[in-house]
Amino acid sequence: MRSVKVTIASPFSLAISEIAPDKSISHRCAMFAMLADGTSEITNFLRAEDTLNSLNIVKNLGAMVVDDGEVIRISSEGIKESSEILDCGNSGTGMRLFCGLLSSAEGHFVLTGDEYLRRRPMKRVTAPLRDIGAKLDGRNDGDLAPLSIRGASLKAFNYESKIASAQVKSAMILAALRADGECSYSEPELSRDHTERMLKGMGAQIETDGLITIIKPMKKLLSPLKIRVPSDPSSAFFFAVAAAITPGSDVVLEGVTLNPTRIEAFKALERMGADISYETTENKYEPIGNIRVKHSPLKAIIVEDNISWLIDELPALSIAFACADGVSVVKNAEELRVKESDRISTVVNGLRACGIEVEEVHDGYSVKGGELRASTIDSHGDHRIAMSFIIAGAKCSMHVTDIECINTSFPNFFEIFQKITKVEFL
Ligand SMILES: O=C(O)C1=C[C@@H](OP(=O)(O)O)[C@@H](O)[C@H](O)C1
Ligand SMILES: C=C(OP(=O)(O)O)C(=O)O
Repeated sequence: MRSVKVTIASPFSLAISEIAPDKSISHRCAMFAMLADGTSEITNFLRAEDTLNSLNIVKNLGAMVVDDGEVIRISSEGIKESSEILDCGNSGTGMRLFCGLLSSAEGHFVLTGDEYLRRRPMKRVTAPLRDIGAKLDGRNDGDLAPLSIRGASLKAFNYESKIASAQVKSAMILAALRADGECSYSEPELSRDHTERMLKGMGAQIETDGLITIIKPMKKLLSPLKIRVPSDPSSAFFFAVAAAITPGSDVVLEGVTLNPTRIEAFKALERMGADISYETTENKYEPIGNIRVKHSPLKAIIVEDNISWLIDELPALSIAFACADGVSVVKNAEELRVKESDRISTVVNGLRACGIEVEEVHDGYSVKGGELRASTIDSHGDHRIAMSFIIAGAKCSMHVTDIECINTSFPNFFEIFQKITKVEFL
């Protein structure tokens, strides 16, 4: 297991153009290309473990994938049964969206993942899919992978989801495209909407009315995607926090998606007092542009609304809480408990180990800003936990163990982080 020691950062000023491409959009590019009539062309696809696993699954399902190192071209003549077990690795997005895509495909499919993914709940997709006729199974009555899927005819549905989850919504939208009539899906708060935007861009008949999405089944194949994947705001956010907590620092994060369902963590950091500005440079499928973050003294905030818009960034935001004046509170965030690790415990235990006063409740935690002290933190195999505590190292020199997981979402993280401070691999 590799680990890393990080040294306290001096003030830095830089523009970063090489933030990892967006993970959510890259998964969708690979999968949605299978619904198109013609060749999809994807540039800046995220070449990280999670999304390369999805691309590999798409190949196993019969798609032609030609990668010239710059553009990935995907063409498909429909989903074909595979003799391979389809391995989603560490990715909840991969597994849940493939459940939706495969539940109407002809044949039998087996989805699995690594030890962490095999512990994460899948009933949130298998149950509503079963209700409309899908044949899915797994341990604990379809809750735990490996999952087996036998494609079936799907009935039209009106589904009211109790959780704001883009993975559940996307799985159901993919199923709806092959159902026997118009479907509707509603959620308690709007979750990220890349699936709706991208499929609509490809010609699917999808309408959004507030929290309700109406989907008409596909009458014909969709138009191929022509897309350059923007940078991932949840990866960019680590450097936003590094700048916000390091006096005198200034960072420009280039080419990031500015989709409002994805930049709520930047808005939270702004509420804390960081000096943040946004510049939109293009708009295809979604607004894309640059985010500039300058250090300013930080104060505590409460985070309780639109939690799904910043769920992936909460571990990194918690490092900013630890450096702020006052007690910050996170509520309504029990979804954190079913990510790659139980992120409420991993954040709380990690901050405590750094000498910060923290209180844990079932759906969140509070953090009293203070003096972070040098510590050794185990990532528990969770990429967001590893990168968050490495960023904390900019403030107090930190030793983080089990760092291989960073390759699931941000393989060039250290190349960039080394521009900010000294990093020593052990
Ligand atoms: O749809 C997606 O691409 C994602 C949705 C979110 O999960 P939930 O749908 O479980 O909220 C997020 O945490 C994950 O990193 C990516
Ligand atoms: C939760 C995450 O991803 P997934 O659910 O796809 O594993 C994440 O990247 O923080």
